[in-house]
Amino acid sequence: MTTVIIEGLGLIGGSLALALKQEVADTYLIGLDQNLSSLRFAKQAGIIDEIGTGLAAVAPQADVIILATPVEKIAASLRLLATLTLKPNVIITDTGSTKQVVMAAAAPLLTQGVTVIGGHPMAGSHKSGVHAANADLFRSAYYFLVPGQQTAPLQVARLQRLLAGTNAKFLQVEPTEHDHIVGMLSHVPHMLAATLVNETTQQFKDSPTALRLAAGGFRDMTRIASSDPQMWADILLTNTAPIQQILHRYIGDLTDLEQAMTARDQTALLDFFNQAKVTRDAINPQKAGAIPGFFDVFVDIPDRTGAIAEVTTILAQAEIQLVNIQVLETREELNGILQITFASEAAQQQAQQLLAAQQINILRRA
Ligand SMILES: NC(=O)C1=CN([C@@H]2O[C@H](COP(=O)(O)OP(=O)(O)OC[C@H]3O[C@@H](n4cnc5c(N)ncnc54)[C@H](O)[C@@H]3O)[C@@H](O)[C@H]2O)C=CC1
Ligand SMILES: O=C(O)C(=O)Cc1ccc(O)cc1
Repeated sequence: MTTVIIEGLGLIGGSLALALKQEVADTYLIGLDQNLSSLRFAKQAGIIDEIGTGLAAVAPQADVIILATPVEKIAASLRLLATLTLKPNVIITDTGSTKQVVMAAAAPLLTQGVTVIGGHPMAGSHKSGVHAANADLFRSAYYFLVPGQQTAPLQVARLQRLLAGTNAKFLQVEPTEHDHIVGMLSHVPHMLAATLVNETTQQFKDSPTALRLAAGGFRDMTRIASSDPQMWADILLTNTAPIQQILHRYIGDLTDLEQAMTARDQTALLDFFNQAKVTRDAINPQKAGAIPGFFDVFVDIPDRTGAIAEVTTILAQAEIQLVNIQVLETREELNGILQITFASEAAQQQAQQLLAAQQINILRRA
């Protein structure tokens, strides 16, 4: 029997719990969370076996401790764990989006010889809470592991075996490198998305037309602004220096762009957008990105009853599983676009062939 404690039964903690149970049959899972209704739901749904009374009370019986709360709380729990008597072979890991602060808080435990391996699954969503948990959330996603300096490779391998049910791709990095990479690819983009939304709030109030138009590309660019505010406040407060560095470069780039425009400098403007286009076009959308490679098919949907059902029925009859389905309201008065996401390239291609054979119009999109 492996006793696993998960503190923070939200989207990530809940999804890990489900993935762990799937892989290791004799896992006994104890859940901790400040939100009692999440704990009750998790217990009722069989995501956890027991509701814990508190970290200090249950930690001594754990073989594995997973901290999946916002980052500041992860750091506080690591400091608390250093004051307790734990099982000699315990593995402590976390899921926090920043790693320097987490590993600094782990230092007293590491000094005691306790195994602490920082973790960060690069998959998730703008949704939060245990209700959004999904055993398959981490499939094919990169999963950063950040061992302590003295941590034996054997222990890292042990953690990877425990987490095998995530079907993630593990990648070892140093805390500083980690925080710079995610600052660039996740944290600053998130700040920009939230700023875009805040900047347009008043416009939406004043103009219903603006709000209607926002249903298209703007909505896609700003999806992540719906994420949990506490989680993002903690991320910025624990990755401040790397984010500041990156942000200053952005501000410089935008200032240059504005100056080129004001100076009517066609060449500079063309250079700027050309450079962006060449780089963006070279990214394979199904391989790159923080989020696992999703395989989309875009279908033209005529504006008549039953049009979407026709498409989904064809896929259901062929038993092709969908990861997600949504209507993109990008073109008012015209046909809608149905975006169907599959978990694999094989499913995507099979769906494409089946739909094309039924005269359904498949759109090409980069
Ligand atoms: N949402 C995402 O896409 C990803 C998030 N992460 C990281 O994983 C961690 C968890 O994120 P999510 O699951 O998305 O958040 P969430 O908001 O879905 O879940 C967090 C859970 O922690 C609990 N919690 C918060 N403060 C607490 C406290 N002081 N004591 C006890 N429980 C507390 C909340 O009640 C909630 O159930 C965060 O550190 C986040 O940075 C990592 C990868 C992806
Ligand atoms: O939903 C998205 O696009 C995300 O970017 C999710 C996400 C949020 C925070 C992380 O540390 C890692 C992934």
